[in-house]
Amino acid sequence: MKTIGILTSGGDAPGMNAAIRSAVRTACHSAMEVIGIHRGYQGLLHGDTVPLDSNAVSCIVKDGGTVLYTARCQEMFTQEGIQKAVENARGMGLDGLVVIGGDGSFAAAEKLCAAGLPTVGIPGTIDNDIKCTDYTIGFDTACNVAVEAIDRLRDTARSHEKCSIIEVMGRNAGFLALDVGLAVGAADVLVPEAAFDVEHDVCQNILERKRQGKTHHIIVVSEGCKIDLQKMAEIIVEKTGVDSRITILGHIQRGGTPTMLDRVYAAKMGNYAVELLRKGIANRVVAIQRDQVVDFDIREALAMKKNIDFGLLEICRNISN
Ligand SMILES: Nc1ncnc2c1ncn2[C@@H]1O[C@H](COP(=O)(O)OP(=O)(O)OP(=O)(O)O)[C@@H](O)[C@H]1O
Ligand SMILES: O=P(O)(O)OC[C@H]1O[C@](O)(CO)[C@@H](O)[C@@H]1O
Ligand SMILES: [Mg+2]
Repeated sequence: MKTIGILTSGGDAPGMNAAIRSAVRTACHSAMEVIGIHRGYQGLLHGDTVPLDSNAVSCIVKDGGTVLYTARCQEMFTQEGIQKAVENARGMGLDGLVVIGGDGSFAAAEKLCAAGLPTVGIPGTIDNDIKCTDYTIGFDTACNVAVEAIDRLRDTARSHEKCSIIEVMGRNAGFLALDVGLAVGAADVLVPEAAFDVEHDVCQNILERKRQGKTHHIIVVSEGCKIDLQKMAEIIVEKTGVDSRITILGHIQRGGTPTMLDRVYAAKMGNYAVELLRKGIANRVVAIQRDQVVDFDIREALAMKKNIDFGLLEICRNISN
Protein backbone atom coordinates (compact mmCIF):
# COMPACT_ATOMS: atom_id res chain seq x y z
CA MET A 1 0.00 0.00 0.00
CA LYS A 2 1.28 3.43 -0.89
CA THR A 3 -1.35 5.80 0.48
CA ILE A 4 -3.62 5.31 3.47
CA GLY A 5 -6.33 7.42 5.05
CA ILE A 6 -6.97 7.76 8.77
CA LEU A 7 -10.05 9.02 10.59
CA THR A 8 -11.57 9.14 14.06
CA SER A 9 -15.30 8.50 14.41
CA GLY A 10 -18.01 8.38 17.09
CA GLY A 11 -17.35 9.88 20.53
CA ASP A 12 -13.84 11.22 21.03
CA ALA A 13 -11.67 9.25 23.45
CA PRO A 14 -8.45 10.30 25.22
CA GLY A 15 -5.58 8.53 23.48
CA MET A 16 -6.97 8.87 19.96
CA ASN A 17 -4.23 11.39 19.21
CA ALA A 18 -1.57 8.99 20.43
CA ALA A 19 -3.00 6.37 18.05
CA ILE A 20 -3.00 8.84 15.14
CA ARG A 21 0.61 9.77 15.87
CA SER A 22 1.73 6.16 16.04
CA ALA A 23 -0.09 5.23 12.83
CA VAL A 24 1.24 8.24 10.91
CA ARG A 25 4.83 7.78 12.07
CA THR A 26 4.72 4.03 11.33
CA ALA A 27 3.48 4.76 7.82
CA CYS A 28 6.16 7.43 7.32
CA HIS A 29 8.87 4.94 8.28
CA SER A 30 7.66 2.73 5.43
CA ALA A 31 7.49 5.64 3.00
CA MET A 32 3.69 5.49 2.88
CA GLU A 33 1.65 8.65 2.41
CA VAL A 34 -1.04 9.44 4.98
CA ILE A 35 -4.15 11.49 4.42
CA GLY A 36 -5.99 12.60 7.55
CA ILE A 37 -9.74 12.71 7.13
CA HIS A 38 -11.58 15.28 9.23
CA ARG A 39 -14.79 14.60 11.17
CA GLY A 40 -14.91 10.85 10.66
CA TYR A 41 -17.06 9.49 7.86
CA GLN A 42 -18.50 12.94 7.26
CA GLY A 43 -15.08 14.02 5.98
CA LEU A 44 -14.81 10.94 3.80
CA LEU A 45 -18.13 11.80 2.19
CA HIS A 46 -17.28 15.46 1.70
CA GLY A 47 -13.57 15.31 0.85
CA ASP A 48 -12.51 17.11 4.03
CA THR A 49 -8.87 16.03 4.31
CA VAL A 50 -5.39 17.09 5.41
CA PRO A 51 -2.03 15.55 4.43
CA LEU A 52 -0.25 14.15 7.48
CA ASP A 53 3.49 13.81 7.72
CA SER A 54 5.68 13.09 10.71
CA ASN A 55 5.81 16.74 11.79
CA ALA A 56 2.05 17.13 11.59
CA VAL A 57 1.62 14.80 14.55
CA SER A 58 4.31 16.30 16.78
CA CYS A 59 3.35 16.96 20.40
CA ILE A 60 -0.17 15.53 20.15
CA VAL A 61 0.60 12.37 22.14
CA LYS A 62 -0.35 14.10 25.39
CA ASP A 63 -3.56 15.73 24.19
CA GLY A 64 -7.11 14.55 24.82
CA GLY A 65 -9.74 14.72 22.08
CA THR A 66 -8.77 14.16 18.47
CA VAL A 67 -6.89 16.55 16.18
CA LEU A 68 -8.79 15.04 13.24
CA TYR A 69 -12.11 16.03 14.84
CA THR A 70 -14.86 13.45 15.02
CA ALA A 71 -18.52 13.15 14.13
CA ARG A 72 -21.49 10.86 13.90
CA CYS A 73 -22.71 10.58 10.31
CA GLN A 74 -26.22 9.45 9.36
CA GLU A 75 -25.39 9.03 5.65
CA MET A 76 -23.24 6.00 6.42
CA PHE A 77 -26.34 4.06 7.42
CA THR A 78 -27.43 4.05 3.77
CA GLN A 79 -26.03 1.95 0.93
CA GLU A 80 -25.60 5.13 -1.13
CA GLY A 81 -23.47 6.61 1.66
CA ILE A 82 -21.22 3.55 1.77
CA GLN A 83 -20.81 3.56 -2.03
CA LYS A 84 -20.03 7.26 -2.06
CA ALA A 85 -17.47 6.81 0.74
CA VAL A 86 -15.68 4.07 -1.20
CA GLU A 87 -15.71 6.11 -4.42
CA ASN A 88 -14.39 9.17 -2.61
CA ALA A 89 -11.64 7.10 -1.00
CA ARG A 90 -10.60 5.90 -4.45
CA GLY A 91 -10.75 9.48 -5.71
CA MET A 92 -8.39 10.50 -2.90
CA GLY A 93 -6.00 7.80 -4.03
CA LEU A 94 -6.41 5.75 -0.84
CA ASP A 95 -5.23 2.15 -0.94
CA GLY A 96 -6.45 1.56 2.61
CA LEU A 97 -8.13 3.21 5.57
CA VAL A 98 -7.55 3.20 9.32
CA VAL A 99 -10.70 3.83 11.39
CA ILE A 100 -10.31 4.73 15.06
CA GLY A 101 -13.66 4.50 16.82
CA GLY A 102 -16.22 2.40 18.60
CA ASP A 103 -18.56 -0.42 17.67
CA GLY A 104 -20.69 1.82 15.44
CA SER A 105 -17.65 3.05 13.54
CA PHE A 106 -16.59 -0.57 13.07
CA ALA A 107 -20.03 -1.47 11.69
CA ALA A 108 -19.49 1.18 9.01
CA ALA A 109 -15.91 -0.02 8.45
CA GLU A 110 -17.18 -3.53 7.87
CA LYS A 111 -19.52 -2.22 5.17
CA LEU A 112 -16.65 -0.31 3.56
CA CYS A 113 -14.60 -3.52 3.51
CA ALA A 114 -17.48 -5.39 1.90
CA ALA A 115 -17.76 -2.62 -0.72
CA GLY A 116 -14.08 -2.99 -1.60
CA LEU A 117 -12.16 -0.48 0.55
CA PRO A 118 -9.42 -2.24 2.56
CA THR A 119 -9.95 -1.04 6.12
CA VAL A 120 -8.48 -1.73 9.56
CA GLY A 121 -10.21 -0.69 12.80
CA ILE A 122 -8.56 0.49 16.03
CA PRO A 123 -10.83 0.39 19.10
CA GLY A 124 -11.22 3.90 20.51
CA THR A 125 -14.13 4.56 22.85
CA ILE A 126 -14.49 5.32 26.54
CA ASP A 127 -17.25 2.69 26.72
CA ASN A 128 -14.95 -0.38 26.37
CA ASP A 129 -17.91 -2.09 24.72
CA ILE A 130 -16.19 -3.60 21.67
CA LYS A 131 -16.60 -7.32 21.84
CA CYS A 132 -13.35 -8.64 20.42
CA THR A 133 -11.02 -6.61 22.62
CA ASP A 134 -10.31 -6.53 26.33
CA TYR A 135 -9.52 -2.84 26.05
CA THR A 136 -10.53 0.24 24.07
CA ILE A 137 -8.48 3.45 23.94
CA GLY A 138 -9.89 6.08 26.31
CA PHE A 139 -11.40 3.75 28.88
CA ASP A 140 -8.67 4.16 31.49
CA THR A 141 -8.66 7.95 31.28
CA ALA A 142 -12.45 8.12 31.48
CA CYS A 143 -12.45 5.82 34.52
CA ASN A 144 -9.81 7.95 36.23
CA VAL A 145 -11.73 11.17 35.56
CA ALA A 146 -14.88 9.60 37.00
CA VAL A 147 -13.02 8.25 40.04
CA GLU A 148 -11.52 11.64 40.82
CA ALA A 149 -14.91 13.33 40.52
CA ILE A 150 -16.63 10.74 42.71
CA ASP A 151 -13.91 10.96 45.37
CA ARG A 152 -14.78 14.66 45.58
CA LEU A 153 -18.47 13.88 45.78
CA ARG A 154 -17.75 11.49 48.64
CA ASP A 155 -16.20 14.29 50.69
CA THR A 156 -19.42 16.27 50.61
CA ALA A 157 -21.69 13.22 50.92
CA ARG A 158 -19.77 12.15 54.03
CA SER A 159 -19.85 15.62 55.57
CA HIS A 160 -23.59 15.96 55.03
CA GLU A 161 -24.37 12.27 55.69
CA LYS A 162 -26.17 11.90 52.39
CA CYS A 163 -26.56 9.42 49.60
CA SER A 164 -24.78 10.50 46.42
CA ILE A 165 -26.10 8.98 43.20
CA ILE A 166 -23.70 9.39 40.30
CA GLU A 167 -24.44 8.55 36.68
CA VAL A 168 -21.46 7.58 34.54
CA MET A 169 -21.34 7.09 30.77
CA GLY A 170 -21.10 3.82 28.87
CA ARG A 171 -24.01 4.03 26.46
CA ASN A 172 -25.70 0.60 26.79
CA ALA A 173 -22.85 -1.10 28.61
CA GLY A 174 -21.81 -1.20 32.27
CA PHE A 175 -18.04 -1.67 31.92
CA LEU A 176 -17.21 1.89 32.95
CA ALA A 177 -19.68 1.87 35.83
CA LEU A 178 -18.42 -1.42 37.22
CA ASP A 179 -14.73 -0.54 37.26
CA VAL A 180 -15.41 2.96 38.57
CA GLY A 181 -17.76 1.62 41.24
CA LEU A 182 -15.14 -0.82 42.40
CA ALA A 183 -12.43 1.85 42.42
CA VAL A 184 -14.42 4.35 44.49
CA GLY A 185 -15.73 1.76 46.94
CA ALA A 186 -19.34 2.37 45.96
CA ALA A 187 -22.14 1.13 48.18
CA ASP A 188 -23.88 -0.08 45.04
CA VAL A 189 -23.24 -0.23 41.30
CA LEU A 190 -26.16 -0.39 38.90
CA VAL A 191 -25.49 -1.65 35.37
CA PRO A 192 -27.84 -2.43 32.48
CA GLU A 193 -26.60 -6.03 32.29
CA ALA A 194 -27.97 -6.89 35.77
CA ALA A 195 -31.61 -6.32 36.69
CA PHE A 196 -32.30 -4.42 39.93
CA ASP A 197 -35.18 -2.94 41.83
CA VAL A 198 -34.63 0.40 43.57
CA GLU A 199 -36.93 -0.31 46.51
CA HIS A 200 -35.93 -3.88 47.15
CA ASP A 201 -32.26 -3.85 46.23
CA VAL A 202 -30.89 -0.32 46.52
CA CYS A 203 -32.98 0.80 49.51
CA GLN A 204 -32.52 -2.47 51.40
CA ASN A 205 -28.78 -2.17 50.92
CA ILE A 206 -28.81 1.37 52.30
CA LEU A 207 -30.90 0.29 55.31
CA GLU A 208 -28.46 -2.55 55.99
CA ARG A 209 -25.53 -0.15 55.71
CA LYS A 210 -27.29 2.23 58.13
CA ARG A 211 -27.68 -0.62 60.61
CA GLN A 212 -23.93 -1.13 60.36
CA GLY A 213 -23.31 2.50 61.19
CA LYS A 214 -22.57 3.81 57.70
CA THR A 215 -23.61 7.43 57.44
CA HIS A 216 -23.23 8.11 53.73
CA HIS A 217 -23.62 6.09 50.55
CA ILE A 218 -22.14 6.31 47.04
CA ILE A 219 -24.23 4.74 44.29
CA VAL A 220 -22.76 4.53 40.79
CA VAL A 221 -25.33 4.16 38.01
CA SER A 222 -24.53 3.39 34.38
CA GLU A 223 -26.36 5.64 31.92
CA GLY A 224 -27.36 2.42 30.16
CA CYS A 225 -29.80 1.68 33.00
CA LYS A 226 -31.91 4.54 31.61
CA ILE A 227 -33.37 5.20 35.02
CA ASP A 228 -34.94 8.42 36.28
CA LEU A 229 -32.33 9.44 38.87
CA GLN A 230 -34.48 12.13 40.48
CA LYS A 231 -37.22 9.57 41.05
CA MET A 232 -34.66 7.14 42.44
CA ALA A 233 -33.40 9.79 44.87
CA GLU A 234 -36.97 10.45 46.02
CA ILE A 235 -37.60 6.74 46.61
CA ILE A 236 -34.39 6.48 48.65
CA VAL A 237 -35.39 9.45 50.82
CA GLU A 238 -38.87 8.03 51.35
CA LYS A 239 -37.82 4.43 52.10
CA THR A 240 -34.59 4.97 54.02
CA GLY A 241 -34.77 8.51 55.37
CA VAL A 242 -31.39 9.29 53.80
CA ASP A 243 -31.32 12.57 51.92
CA SER A 244 -30.01 12.00 48.42
CA ARG A 245 -28.37 14.05 45.66
CA ILE A 246 -27.77 13.20 42.02
CA THR A 247 -24.84 14.06 39.75
CA ILE A 248 -24.56 13.25 36.06
CA LEU A 249 -20.87 13.28 35.17
CA GLY A 250 -21.51 13.51 31.42
CA HIS A 251 -18.94 14.65 28.88
CA ILE A 252 -16.27 15.52 31.45
CA GLN A 253 -15.46 11.80 31.27
CA ARG A 254 -14.38 12.11 27.63
CA GLY A 255 -11.88 14.93 28.16
CA GLY A 256 -8.45 15.47 29.60
CA THR A 257 -4.93 14.21 29.33
CA PRO A 258 -4.78 10.55 28.32
CA THR A 259 -3.31 8.28 30.97
CA MET A 260 -0.11 6.36 30.33
CA LEU A 261 -2.11 3.16 29.77
CA ASP A 262 -4.17 4.80 27.04
CA ARG A 263 -1.10 6.24 25.35
CA VAL A 264 0.75 2.92 25.43
CA TYR A 265 -2.13 0.87 24.01
CA ALA A 266 -2.76 3.60 21.43
CA ALA A 267 0.88 3.54 20.33
CA LYS A 268 0.87 -0.24 20.04
CA MET A 269 -2.41 -0.46 18.17
CA GLY A 270 -1.68 2.46 15.83
CA ASN A 271 1.56 0.79 14.82
CA TYR A 272 -0.06 -2.63 14.44
CA ALA A 273 -2.88 -1.34 12.24
CA VAL A 274 -0.52 0.28 9.76
CA GLU A 275 1.75 -2.75 9.72
CA LEU A 276 -1.25 -4.86 8.73
CA LEU A 277 -2.05 -2.54 5.82
CA ARG A 278 1.60 -2.38 4.80
CA LYS A 279 1.60 -6.17 4.53
CA GLY A 280 -1.56 -6.00 2.42
CA ILE A 281 -3.75 -7.39 5.20
CA ALA A 282 -7.10 -5.60 5.59
CA ASN A 283 -10.67 -6.00 6.75
CA ARG A 284 -9.35 -6.55 10.26
CA VAL A 285 -9.90 -5.11 13.70
CA VAL A 286 -6.93 -4.60 16.01
CA ALA A 287 -7.57 -5.79 19.56
CA ILE A 288 -5.99 -6.34 22.95
CA GLN A 289 -6.27 -9.87 24.30
CA ARG A 290 -4.48 -10.76 27.55
CA ASP A 291 -2.31 -7.69 27.08
CA GLN A 292 -1.18 -8.72 23.60
CA VAL A 293 -2.04 -6.89 20.39
CA VAL A 294 -3.90 -9.23 18.04
CA ASP A 295 -6.27 -8.85 15.10
CA PHE A 296 -9.58 -10.32 14.00
CA ASP A 297 -11.62 -10.47 10.85
CA ILE A 298 -13.89 -7.45 11.14
CA ARG A 299 -17.11 -9.37 10.49
CA GLU A 300 -16.23 -12.04 13.06
CA ALA A 301 -15.20 -9.34 15.52
CA LEU A 302 -18.57 -7.63 15.27
CA ALA A 303 -20.40 -10.92 15.87
CA MET A 304 -18.52 -11.66 19.12
CA LYS A 305 -20.11 -11.37 22.56
CA LYS A 306 -18.70 -9.43 25.48
CA ASN A 307 -20.32 -9.26 28.86
CA ILE A 308 -19.46 -7.57 32.09
CA ASP A 309 -17.70 -9.59 34.75
CA PHE A 310 -20.62 -10.62 36.96
CA GLY A 311 -18.21 -12.09 39.50
CA LEU A 312 -16.63 -8.68 39.86
CA LEU A 313 -20.05 -7.08 40.30
CA GLU A 314 -20.74 -9.51 43.12
CA ILE A 315 -17.39 -8.77 44.75
CA CYS A 316 -18.10 -5.06 44.46
CA ARG A 317 -21.44 -5.49 46.23
CA ASN A 318 -20.07 -7.91 48.84
CA ILE A 319 -17.30 -5.59 49.91
CA SER A 320 -19.59 -2.55 50.14
CA ASN A 321 -20.76 -3.64 53.61
N1 LIG B 1 -24.78 -0.02 11.51
C1 LIG B 1 -24.09 0.96 10.93
N2 LIG B 1 -23.99 1.03 9.60
C2 LIG B 1 -23.27 2.01 8.98
N3 LIG B 1 -22.63 2.99 9.65
C3 LIG B 1 -22.72 2.98 10.99
C4 LIG B 1 -23.44 1.98 11.70
N4 LIG B 1 -23.35 2.24 13.03
C5 LIG B 1 -22.61 3.35 13.12
N5 LIG B 1 -22.21 3.80 11.91
C6 LIG B 1 -21.39 4.99 11.61
O1 LIG B 1 -20.42 5.17 12.63
C7 LIG B 1 -20.64 6.42 13.29
C8 LIG B 1 -20.24 6.31 14.73
O2 LIG B 1 -21.04 5.34 15.38
P1 LIG B 1 -21.50 5.52 16.91
O3 LIG B 1 -22.18 6.82 17.05
O4 LIG B 1 -22.25 4.30 17.28
O5 LIG B 1 -20.15 5.67 17.72
P2 LIG B 1 -19.03 4.60 18.03
O6 LIG B 1 -18.14 4.44 16.88
O7 LIG B 1 -19.66 3.34 18.56
O8 LIG B 1 -18.22 5.36 19.16
P3 LIG B 1 -18.74 5.72 20.64
O9 LIG B 1 -19.70 4.65 21.06
O10 LIG B 1 -17.51 5.77 21.45
O11 LIG B 1 -19.38 7.06 20.53
C9 LIG B 1 -22.12 6.70 13.04
O12 LIG B 1 -22.45 8.05 13.18
C10 LIG B 1 -22.25 6.25 11.60
O13 LIG B 1 -21.68 7.18 10.72
O1 LIG C 1 -21.42 12.75 22.29
P1 LIG C 1 -22.80 12.36 22.53
O2 LIG C 1 -23.59 12.36 21.26
O3 LIG C 1 -23.43 13.10 23.63
O4 LIG C 1 -22.79 10.81 22.93
C1 LIG C 1 -22.74 10.33 24.22
C2 LIG C 1 -22.36 8.89 24.16
O5 LIG C 1 -21.04 8.78 23.69
C3 LIG C 1 -20.25 8.09 24.64
O6 LIG C 1 -19.63 9.06 25.47
C4 LIG C 1 -19.19 7.29 23.94
O7 LIG C 1 -19.81 6.29 23.21
C5 LIG C 1 -21.25 7.26 25.41
O8 LIG C 1 -20.75 6.84 26.67
C6 LIG C 1 -22.43 8.19 25.49
O9 LIG C 1 -23.63 7.47 25.60
MG1 LIG D 1 -20.22 2.77 20.53
